[in-house]
Amino acid sequence: MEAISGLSLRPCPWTGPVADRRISDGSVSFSRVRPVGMRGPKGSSGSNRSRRVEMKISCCQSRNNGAVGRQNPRTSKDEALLLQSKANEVAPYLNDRCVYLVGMMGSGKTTVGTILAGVLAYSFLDSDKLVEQSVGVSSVAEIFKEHSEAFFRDNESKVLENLSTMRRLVVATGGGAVIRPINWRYMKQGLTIWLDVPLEALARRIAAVGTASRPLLHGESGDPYTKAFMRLSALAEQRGTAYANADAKVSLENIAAKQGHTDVSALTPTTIAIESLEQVKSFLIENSTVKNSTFNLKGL
Ligand SMILES: Nc1ncnc2c1ncn2[C@@H]1O[C@H](COP(=O)(O)OP(=O)(O)OP(=O)(O)O)[C@@H](O)[C@H]1O
Ligand SMILES: O=C(O)C1=C[C@@H](O)[C@@H](O)[C@H](O)C1
Repeated sequence: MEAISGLSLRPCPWTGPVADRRISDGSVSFSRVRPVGMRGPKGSSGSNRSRRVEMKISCCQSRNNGAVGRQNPRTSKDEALLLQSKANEVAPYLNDRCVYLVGMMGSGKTTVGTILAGVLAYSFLDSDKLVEQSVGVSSVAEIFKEHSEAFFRDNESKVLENLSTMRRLVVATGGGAVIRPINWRYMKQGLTIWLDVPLEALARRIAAVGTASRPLLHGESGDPYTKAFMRLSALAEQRGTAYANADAKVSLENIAAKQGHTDVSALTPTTIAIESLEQVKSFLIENSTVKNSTFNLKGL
């Protein structure tokens, strides 16, 4: 797994924003003091030495409170406890950095991301939804139709740039966010996890819910499974190894093999969340050995 830039495991003082105010409409207001030299909003003079910047985004504050088991009836109490204990192990070393989930459409970024946010006591955000909000259009499909894919991608990059200064967020990114190198620069301010799901499983999941909300898969004739499978295969080919830039790779095929399953559909989202934390832990250990040999790893 190639790591574009390493993360320091040394506890680092955070200067970014905190989700500091819940607002009644379900959104959260973030604020931070922008240090000198950071680019301000368009039209601002930038002359103050520091200035309070506010960004209001909708999010789902995920506190666990036993919600893991309730979210998924297939989650056993033992699995839920293991998940929480893995999160407790990893949390101090994440040091409030954001977690970005990358992967193809339907790979489970939202499902797994919500669980991770719950056990890490982070807030969950979906970058597609943030793009919709910032453009003022109700769906990604509409943005593609009314504007263009390039317009969507530009706004996606702006959203990721804004998120890159924040903390304590789990972000489900858009499936195509990985294709722009600049987005990696933003996401690498946090920890990135690739959910690697076989195309057949993705096509099955997507066929079950339809392709209407996924403009890059919509519009071809044929049965929903074949249509989704063909388009996903073409996108995967185009994207090549872009997803492999993530710090941690979570391969559903590997988890299934380890657990003696022949089909990844036997894996619960909680199992996948546990493996995600395991892979994050491995990344943090490996990275700290290479980059920071003096760091105390006893807690991991
Ligand atoms: N482990 C799993 N097993 C079976 N179905 C799953 C699993 N994880 C997610 N799903 C289902 O797959 C579909 C896609 O999941 P989800 O929305 O979490 O993916 P996503 O990566 O966020 O997708 P997109 O990028 O298109 O928004 C949903 O219907 C979800 O219920
Ligand atoms: O894989 C992709 O390119 C996309 C995935 C979705 O999450 C949306 O971001 C959009 O439909 C494009």
